[in-house]
Formats: sequence, C-alpha cells, structure tokens
Amino acid sequence: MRRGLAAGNWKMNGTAASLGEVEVLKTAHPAPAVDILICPPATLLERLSSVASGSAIATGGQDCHPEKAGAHTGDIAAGMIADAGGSHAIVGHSERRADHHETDAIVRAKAEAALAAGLVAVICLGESLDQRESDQTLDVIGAQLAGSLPDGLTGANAVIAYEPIWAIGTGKIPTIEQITEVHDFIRAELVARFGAEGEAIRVLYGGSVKPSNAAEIFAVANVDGALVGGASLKAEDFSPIIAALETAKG
Ligand SMILES: O=C[C@H](O)COP(=O)(O)O
Repeated sequence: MRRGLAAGNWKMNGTAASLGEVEVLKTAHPAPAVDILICPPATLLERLSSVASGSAIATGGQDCHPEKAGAHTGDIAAGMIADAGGSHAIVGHSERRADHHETDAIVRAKAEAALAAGLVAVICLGESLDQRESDQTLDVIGAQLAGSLPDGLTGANAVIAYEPIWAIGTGKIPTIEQITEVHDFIRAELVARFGAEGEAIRVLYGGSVKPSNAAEIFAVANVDGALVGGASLKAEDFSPIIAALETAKG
C-alpha cells in the first residue's frame, strides 16, 4: 500500500515568521501515519529544514535548474536544494510552465536533475479550463506524462501531482468522478510505463484542497495525498488536512 503524502507548496509566500507554523506542525504530528513535506521559498529552505530536523517533516524546493551549476542568475540547482537540507524538488508546476514558459522537455530535464542530485522529483501536470471544457483532459495529461517524466521512475524517487490549472487558488475543485477518472488514468499510464514501480509512485491531487474537502478527495483510491498551496501556509489549515489523510490512508 502506498503511504499518504501531504505536501505543502508555499509558493512565493513566507518569511522567517512563518517558521513558527512548522513548529506547530511538529508538535501536532510527532509520529504521523503519512509523510509530510513542505516546500518553502528558497530563501527559507535551509532555515525551515533546520527547524524540521529530527521531525517527520521533509522539506524541498519549488523548482530546480536542469544544470548542476553555472551562469543562470536567479536559478537554483537540485544539488543546492539537497545542500540546504531538502529531499524533494517540485518540477513542472503550472505556474512555472506558464510564467517561465517551461515545456514538457524542460520539466523532464529538471526532473532528471532532481533525481541525479538524489532528490525525489514531484512532477506536476494538469489541464487548463479550456482543455477541460473541450474534453481534452486525458489527452493533455497523457501527453504531459509522456513528455515530462524521465525514464527510471520509482515509488522512491518520484511523485506525480495532478493539478487542474483552473482549480488552483480558485476554490473550485473537480467533481470526485473527474478526480477519480484522471487519477485512474495516470495510474494506468504509470503502470504501463514503469511496471510494478508504476503502482508504487504516489499520485497527489492539487488545487483548492482545504480542510473542508480533504476527506472526500482522499477517499478516492488512486489519490495518495495532496499538493496544497494556500491551505499549507497556516498550521491550523494544513494540520486538519494531514489528519484527514491519516484517516484515509494511514
Ligand atoms: O502547488 C499547489 C497547488 O498549486 C494548489 O494550490 P492551492 O491549494 O492554493 O489551490
């Protein structure tokens, strides 16, 4: 059975004061039945990793550059995330794909860089509202899986996050039937490509996950957890999501 993963993506939010939220989570979840991950902005990664040290909370970056080092102003290499105490790297988030024109090929290269640095790659994909409304969702997800995933993925080195773009930060979520359809499709594609490891790779849902809707989303068989944005910023919101995942998948 896959272990649940509650992942928080703080995006471009958080200052040193936010580290107190991690202290609260540590106390509230000393021995959780699921994995917990927080990906703060790069400015906080080392400090947050230090605060989380010795707890059940893993940390990671929100992006990494495909190269190991070099003249890439403003970018961060996967090895730097590891050096700062992180164990995961989110790649291919729709905000990166949109804001930084990241293609599937770039996302794949970033995922490969994460794996080469010993990180777990959290590879994101999802359809736009136009694509959803024109019945292209599974085609889009299939193409993103084919183009963004490196070879050799396993349950230990990769996580997939399905995030419908139109559900991110909007308060809207797909129906449970829609989430089930996409997650079942992703699972089948992973098994077709990676065999038994495709069964072990966790598939997270992301997009407006809140304490109020977490339980129904986590009840879906192929939903192994969540990639949470806004509701991961405050322990009072993230903690009940972790608890709901423990109930469903712990
Ligand atoms: O990475 C997280 C997702 O983009 C979801 O963000 P959200 O929970 O604020 O909708």
